[in-house]
Amino acid sequence: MKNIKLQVPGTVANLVCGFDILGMALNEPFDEMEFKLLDERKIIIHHEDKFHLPTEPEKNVAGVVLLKILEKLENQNIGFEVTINKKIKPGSGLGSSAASAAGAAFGANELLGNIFSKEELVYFAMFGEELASGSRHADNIAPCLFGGITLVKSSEPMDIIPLSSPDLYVSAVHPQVEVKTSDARQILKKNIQMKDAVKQWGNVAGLVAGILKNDNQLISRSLEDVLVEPVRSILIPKFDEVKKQSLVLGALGGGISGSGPSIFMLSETKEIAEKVAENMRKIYNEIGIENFVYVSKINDQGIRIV
Ligand SMILES: Nc1ncnc2c1ncn2[C@@H]1O[C@H](COP(=O)(O)OP(=O)(O)O)[C@@H](O)[C@H]1O
Ligand SMILES: N[C@@H](CCOP(=O)(O)O)C(=O)O
Repeated sequence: MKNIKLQVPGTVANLVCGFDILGMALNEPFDEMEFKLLDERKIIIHHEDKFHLPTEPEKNVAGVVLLKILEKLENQNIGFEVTINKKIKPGSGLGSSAASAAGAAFGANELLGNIFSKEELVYFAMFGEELASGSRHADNIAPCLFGGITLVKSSEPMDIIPLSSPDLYVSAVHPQVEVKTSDARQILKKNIQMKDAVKQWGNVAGLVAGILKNDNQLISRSLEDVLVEPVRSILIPKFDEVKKQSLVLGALGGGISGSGPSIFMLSETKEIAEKVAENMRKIYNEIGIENFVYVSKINDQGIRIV
């Protein structure tokens, strides 16, 4: 019986201005997943973590992805047994659901002898995101599978552009307040003004150019979101303070990670990133909100077989 073990990274979706299209893989936090190939059409899911996630395949993000893969492989007597040790807290805004979705697609593909392309894996994994949030967005899944920073130019048809993996440090704080991705999508404005759209696509283009040219000052100037952040940041206590103080400490910029409540900042050096993270921790400790902070380099590889 074949088996495989994976380390599946957390991800920062949106990268401030690129709602639903930009994302970045992290070295920390990550989930662990172990897969066994079965010789009957069955999906078995175990959780070794403390999050009490459903293990019925149709209610678990990893399960729905594996069901989709089985549907594609009609008439084959195979199945998958998956053990998930989740370290990326669900609802954190650090791509917890995407890690299970992308990890499931990747793990199954490895056991099947790599019969699917990475784009096909993104397609399968999007069904997991749909279960978690009601929307088939791929901005967490793509960097999880490709590594580095990715652009989802389109998901229908699938057009994913891996950009690069800048030599930058990420500080992230996860304050323990719950923001469900599905709720954080419900509150977004349905219509936007042309002047805001112009500002936003200027920022997205500037950010992509800055990443490709390794121009950190351009990255810094482009990390601005006039559409989503003003609405969602209200759900995150101390958001403005964390951002302002991080910039004073020397960070290039940052904002809400995914749909929140986590906040991330990019910095050029480990020293600055650590100071920023320490300050994030201090801000939440002062108001008695439990929090977790991470300092990580951008993960250039994505999912790793261990
Ligand atoms: N394997 C899984 N991993 C993470 N979340 C899962 C999983 N299976 C089901 N879920 C559900 O998905 C939701 C978490 O998704 P989401 O709010 O998008 O979190 P995140 O922002 O961390 O990705 C929760 O309601 C959780 O119960
Ligand atoms: N583009 C999505 C990303 C959600 O990321 P998550 O890590 O919060 O699941 C959105 O902003 O809704």
